[in-house]
Amino acid sequence: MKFAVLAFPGSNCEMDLYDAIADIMKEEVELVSYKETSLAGFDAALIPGGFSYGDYLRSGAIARFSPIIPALREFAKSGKPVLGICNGFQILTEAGLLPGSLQKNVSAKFICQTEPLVVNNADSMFSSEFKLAQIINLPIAHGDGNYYCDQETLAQLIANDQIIFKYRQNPNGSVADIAGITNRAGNVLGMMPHPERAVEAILGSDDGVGIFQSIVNHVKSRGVVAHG
Ligand SMILES: NC(=O)CC[C@H](N)C(=O)O
Repeated sequence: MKFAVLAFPGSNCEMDLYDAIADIMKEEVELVSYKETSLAGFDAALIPGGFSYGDYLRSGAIARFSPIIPALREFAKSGKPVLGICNGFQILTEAGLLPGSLQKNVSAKFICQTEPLVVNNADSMFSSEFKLAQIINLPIAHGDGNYYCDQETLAQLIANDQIIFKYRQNPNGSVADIAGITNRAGNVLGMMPHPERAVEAILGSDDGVGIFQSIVNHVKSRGVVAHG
């Protein structure tokens, strides 16, 4: 299968993601510039962390106007997996592909540390490698990681089992301890923690592999594998 890793001006985690897919997952992967207008030939799209457009206006608010975004919308609509990590999550909310928004951490400080997460839904195409309520350890590194949505949206997220990961000790003030959510269809996941920084024991955790492996299993089980 073939992954796309999108890169925007100011992305800084695209090579970590690329290496995680190429070196650890041993799957095909290609960097795709924000200037491109097609995602044809890809089975899954990954949006990396960083500071797209310097986080000006709001994190992700300018990146959403990039040429690649209409193609990403079509890709998401087709049901293929889309994973936005950190700034990628922020871009997905700004683009309206996920509900809610990411606000300043309640501490108003940038937080960079490993956090224990609770797997809140182990049936998604991003978390099927885990067990329900399993604790996994992933690093966070953000200033704007405080997930907010209104009560009605939160009720829908809960009712539709769209909350995939929760913080065990909420580090940033996120509503309902939310660390990662999907869209209603379940094929777009946004998460603030960085699985690509936790893919080998020497990094302190390899729990991130489970997320990428879940995507690979999902795509391969459907027999939808792009080539070339
Ligand atoms: N690691 C990142 O992607 C940083 C995310 C974001 N720009 C923030 O500081 O909130």
